[in-house]
Amino acid sequence: MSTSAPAKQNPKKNPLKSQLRRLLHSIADGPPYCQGTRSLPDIDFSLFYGKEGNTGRLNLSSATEAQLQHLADACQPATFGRAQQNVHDEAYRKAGKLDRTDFLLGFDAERTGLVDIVHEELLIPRSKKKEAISAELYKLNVYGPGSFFKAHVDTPRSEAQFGSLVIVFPTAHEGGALAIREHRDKGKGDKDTKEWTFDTSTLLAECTEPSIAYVAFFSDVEHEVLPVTSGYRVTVTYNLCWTDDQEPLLPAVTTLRTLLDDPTFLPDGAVLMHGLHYEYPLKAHEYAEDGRKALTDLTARLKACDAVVYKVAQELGLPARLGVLYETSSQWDDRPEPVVLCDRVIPFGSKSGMTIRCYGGEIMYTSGVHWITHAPEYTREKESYMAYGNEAAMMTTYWQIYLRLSVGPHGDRGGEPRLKSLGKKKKRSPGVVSVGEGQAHGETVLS
Ligand SMILES: O=C(O)CCC(=O)C(=O)O
Ligand SMILES: [Fe+2]
Repeated sequence: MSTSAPAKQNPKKNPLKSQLRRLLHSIADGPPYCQGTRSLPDIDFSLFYGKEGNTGRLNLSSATEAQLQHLADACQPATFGRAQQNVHDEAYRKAGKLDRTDFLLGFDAERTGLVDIVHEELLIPRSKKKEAISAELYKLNVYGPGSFFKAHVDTPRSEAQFGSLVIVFPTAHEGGALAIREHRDKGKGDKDTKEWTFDTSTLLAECTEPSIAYVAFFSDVEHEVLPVTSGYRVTVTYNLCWTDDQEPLLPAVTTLRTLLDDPTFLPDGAVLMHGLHYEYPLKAHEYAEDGRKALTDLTARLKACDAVVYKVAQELGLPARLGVLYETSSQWDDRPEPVVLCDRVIPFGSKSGMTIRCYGGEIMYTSGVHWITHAPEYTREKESYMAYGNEAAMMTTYWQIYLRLSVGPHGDRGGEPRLKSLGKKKKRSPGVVSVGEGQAHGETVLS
């Protein structure tokens, strides 16, 4: 065994970078799911099902193949949501379902303590409050041989819904693993895909006591049920919801609050930039005010961690604005700025500082800012857009949108940052500290 100590990092070397990394991790924390198995008393496996005239009863820990076949026959084909409609398409989803009104089950997610477990494993440290979530029984599904559900995200059935909980019963089956995938933007147009597999047939086969397997995940995370190769995979799904209007206490609030209280963290204040993690389609606007409104309206539609950063800023009283990052085609002004943040969406082709100003665009400089997420990637005029000729300006497309947070000096964090060092070092533009999965482009020019 090696006895050599690991090389010591000098924490003083770049404390700002590690502070910002802490902030980034508190924004997008942990895997988007939790899973496990749990042994249960016999009564929890009792299932009564069916419609009048065709009912059945079985124990899901000891059901025979004939009983499971009867249950499968009592089901209706499972549908899924496509363009605001429930559709049945066996190329996409092949499974049977029973609505809540057509079955009674001994198992109850709240009573068994599973909701508390999900709360601990999936949400903490995202939320501190217990009793903050509830699990609402949604459906029973039977995946017989050859059944599957292709990659999808779950349609939220209310604003309060944030996740799904799937319980898999110990009926004999092979295949039917659940794959969960997260696609993260690495910056520069690259995506990084992480995949986790929840193989229930193997997990349940390893249990010595009658047990269920559970998995809970955020509704907007892509997931897929791989084909069942033999037997019957029986599940119940629950919608996981916030139970009250109280906002969950976000770890990013705590982390950023702690940093803001620390006099060594950006003592003169600074501008922090968060590249939005998700994509949002926006039209290019011919009229300046429309282009600006498109961005202010977007603040209400931000998703997941993007909404978290915006809410954190609001909660801590830090001015926060969305902007589109543009590459400037020529040098203009007295400042060499390769990219600028503009407070509105303007037509393609209008990317020099002059034309941005003609559209009434307010330009926010990017020298000396700190990038919380990946370093800048700017909205380019892509050749493919030109194919639309003079329609291009009307096109709806995805833009590189950034959230700009203004942090005042220590003691006045809601105020204006002191940008005194900017002038001195402006030639080193763009000065950035990048802690995302992207790359550091240089040094900070602030603090
Ligand atoms: O059965 C599973 O593991 C997942 C089911 C699912 O994704 C759904 O019902 O939306
Ligand atoms: Fe799903």
